[in-house]
Amino acid sequence: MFNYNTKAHKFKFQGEVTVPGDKSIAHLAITLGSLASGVTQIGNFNYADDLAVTARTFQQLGAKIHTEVNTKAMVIKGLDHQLKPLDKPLNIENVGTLESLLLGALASSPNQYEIVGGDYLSKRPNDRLVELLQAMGASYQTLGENSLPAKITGSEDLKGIVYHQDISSAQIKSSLMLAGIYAKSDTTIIRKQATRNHTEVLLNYFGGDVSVDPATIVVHPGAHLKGQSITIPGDFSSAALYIAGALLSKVSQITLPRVSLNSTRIGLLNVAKQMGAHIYVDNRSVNSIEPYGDLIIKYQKLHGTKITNKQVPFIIDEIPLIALMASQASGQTVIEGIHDVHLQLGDRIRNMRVELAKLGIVMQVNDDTIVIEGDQEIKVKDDVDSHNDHRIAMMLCIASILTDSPFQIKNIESIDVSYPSFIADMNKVLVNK
Ligand SMILES: O=C(O)C1=C[C@@H](OP(=O)(O)O)[C@@H](O)[C@H](O)C1
Ligand SMILES: C=C(OP(=O)(O)O)C(=O)O
Repeated sequence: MFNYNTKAHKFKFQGEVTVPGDKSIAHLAITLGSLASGVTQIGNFNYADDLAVTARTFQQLGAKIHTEVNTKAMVIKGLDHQLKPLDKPLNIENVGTLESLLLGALASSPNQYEIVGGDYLSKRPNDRLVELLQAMGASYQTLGENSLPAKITGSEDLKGIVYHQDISSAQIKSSLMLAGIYAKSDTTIIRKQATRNHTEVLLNYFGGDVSVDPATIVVHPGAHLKGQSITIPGDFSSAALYIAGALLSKVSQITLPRVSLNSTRIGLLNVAKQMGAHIYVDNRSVNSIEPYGDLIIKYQKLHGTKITNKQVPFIIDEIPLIALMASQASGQTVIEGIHDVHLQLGDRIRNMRVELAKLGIVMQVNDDTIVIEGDQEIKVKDDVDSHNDHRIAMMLCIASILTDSPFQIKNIESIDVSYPSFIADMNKVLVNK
């Protein structure tokens, strides 16, 4: 439970906050470091719950993983693709990205693995990914209904496929790319839309052979992955909380040092600019392989905007925050092309709509579009629930700053999935006006 009992709208965001390292890059760095030969060192690693599950999973598969005492970097002694046979199931809890990466990584191992998940992954459909991995030659036996638990037996003779993306999912793409490293022929992904590109970038950094152009991604097999050093930039999805908070709380000004500026992740910055925000970027640099910089955000009354389907993959985890921003802007905001987001986390769009309605914020949602009128006053009608979705939990924390009426957020602990110190960090930069 979480609630501010004070006059909430008396707060503004002020000062500087360093957000944890990027979760998406960290999942990949553990996966590639475990599959590679030699040692991988991951600096600015975010020891959040989801990443602990990914590290544990690859340890169970034989990777040697420890934390460097002084630097807190994660150090992995890789397996050179020799995954250990297991007689017990791998429990990946509710880590969606891990499910996709793991299925891809296991597709080329001749061992049989059983994978079990938590409530959400025992319902999340994975049939599309499974069909594609089966077409490459892996065999898959579902023990659930198009979802976990399942058994996968990979093949040392995987063949590459040509996948015309029907779902704009970075996870499906990444999974096929991991399988493709060890296939006997090229794996080609013909894009529906661009999605986050960390896998393309990191796979080449670890010695993979991936060619990328605007229309296609091709993984050429046969590469020998080698351990690397990487320093992970701040997670833009965590930074987005403060960006939204500062843009919505009068007289705020906040600095966010060393945040990822990967163009396939920072869609919320572009949306905020479309809505009238001025965002300043300082100290641009490149950390190992990913761009980063300091973001400076000042309060600005926003106006509504139209967000197109091409933008959606770049705001995929920020839609709840953008909905909150839109409800406080002047005029109408329309977000198009959200169909694929309904597949996430037991329907994140539905859950955010239901919970924001308890705060008096309404929106029209259909299969592919969200319409949100602006200048909606927050009127607390009931306590809210995160539905165990960390992004919804943290968006509701930001909403609580914008009203005088206290409310409780049930299942607030879900924030530990990506940002365990969020409430402590936020309290440091929330000051009286
Ligand atoms: O590749 C990744 O690390 C992720 C891809 C996205 O999922 P989808 O591929 O399902 O859109 C995103 O929502 C998730 O938080 C992380
Ligand atoms: C959807 C998310 O991740 P995952 O798919 O790994 O649960 C997220 O972090 O918002």
